[in-house]
Amino acid sequence: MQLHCTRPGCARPVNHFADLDDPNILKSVPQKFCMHCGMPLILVGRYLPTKLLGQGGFGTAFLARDRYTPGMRSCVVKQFQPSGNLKPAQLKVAQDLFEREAEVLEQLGREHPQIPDLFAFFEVTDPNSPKNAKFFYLVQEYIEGQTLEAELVQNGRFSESDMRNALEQTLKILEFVHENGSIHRDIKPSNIMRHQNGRFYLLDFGAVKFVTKAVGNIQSSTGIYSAGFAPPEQISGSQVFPASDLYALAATCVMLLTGKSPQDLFDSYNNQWNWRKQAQVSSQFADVLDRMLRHAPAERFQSATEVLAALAPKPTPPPPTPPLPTPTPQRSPIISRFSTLEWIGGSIFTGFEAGILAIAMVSLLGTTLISATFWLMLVGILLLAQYWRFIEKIDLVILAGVSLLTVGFVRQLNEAGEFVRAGHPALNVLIFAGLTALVALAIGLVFRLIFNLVSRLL
Ligand SMILES: Nc1ncnc2c1ncn2[C@@H]1O[C@H](COP(=O)(O)OP(=O)(O)OP(=O)(O)O)[C@@H](O)[C@H]1O
Repeated sequence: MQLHCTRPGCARPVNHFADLDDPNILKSVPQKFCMHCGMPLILVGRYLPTKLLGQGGFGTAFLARDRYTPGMRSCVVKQFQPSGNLKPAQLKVAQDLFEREAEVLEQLGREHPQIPDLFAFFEVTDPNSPKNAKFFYLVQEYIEGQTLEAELVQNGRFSESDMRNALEQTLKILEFVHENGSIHRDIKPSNIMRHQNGRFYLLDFGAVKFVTKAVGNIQSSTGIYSAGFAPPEQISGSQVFPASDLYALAATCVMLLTGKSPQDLFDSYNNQWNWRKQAQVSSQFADVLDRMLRHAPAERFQSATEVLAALAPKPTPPPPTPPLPTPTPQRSPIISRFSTLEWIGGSIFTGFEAGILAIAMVSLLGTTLISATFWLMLVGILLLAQYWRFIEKIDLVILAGVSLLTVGFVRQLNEAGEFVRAGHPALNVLIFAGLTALVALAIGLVFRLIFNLVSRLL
């Protein structure tokens, strides 16, 4: 089995121990030492660093195995070394800070599924160092995946939709971090990881690095940042805010969208970011990122929640409401189709015509069944013609006049009308037709009255 020495600067840190391939020896061996520098390799007797994961400005990350777990769980051991030769009082401050920050990390990791769990934190004194140098270690959950920086190298620039997904997930993590009173301080592509299951994780809270740098000047955040990503207030050593993390997150996004480093995208002469032309993104998305990148923290979004709201698709205006359907008439179509005046006119016309036709039919065919049938048919046709409005208004007057003249002055058609006043057949026809018109009017009005009553009751 291979074990990696954690002493900074060890010239030959990789050690091989064949006996550790036996699980029984692996579990029971008290300690192993670096064959080159003599540094104890099994940290606090439990964690076995097997491989170097990366070396940052503040310390080193190792892939390790936890020999106290049944499956020899994989974990990440991060080592921080306080800078310089510390006086005992400074070392005490560093120890206290480290402990406090580790507690915060433990709580964040326990409560949020996308922050690696903190398994342990401890210090190791270098036995071979004349000044008894101290190293601080954090042991945390190993996330199987790739950092966004590694993805950029491997797959090239991010698409807008992929970037949005990563950004939104990271903002949700930051929302939680900020609500818990913490600030990450070191957001950048190498500190966001995409797990194989697609979830994004936020790594490497800068607060712990702060311990390594801040001894003797614990009020300042000077130096605890990554160039290009950190906002101006952090670079100048002023107070940091949730908006400081938002700035670094937006700088991360523009790097991933353009494939260029922040230094290449920031115009320091004009103090502005020039990235939009180098990425293919919607103006809404670009506007959000630009606001996160404003110089003054007060001009940025003030919280991750605000950014998430700005990213959310704007609700599309509701389609114009269609005009209300005209209510289906509750009453008889005949009543709604014809006004009272039309009813009266129609009744008079129908009665009048029925009288004229009766005279004509009786004159031509006598009082026979055939004449009655013809009469009924003709009256029916007249009624339908009015109902369908083939004849209406002035047509009624014209038709009545034409039929009166025809029947009144054609002898064969008005013989039956001679029974009232001999010698004036046209007048007889008019009187008879007028009477039938009155009867029809009376019937029509009664009919309409009944209809009105029934429709109101229904
Ligand atoms: N919890 C983790 N799970 C899996 N891999 C991790 C984890 N933490 C760190 N790594 C890997 O280790 C690498 C080194 O991490 P580390 O935090 O030491 O350095 P960095 O973030 O690249 O640099 P700096 O320390 O300057 O911020 C990361 O890039 C990542 O690939």
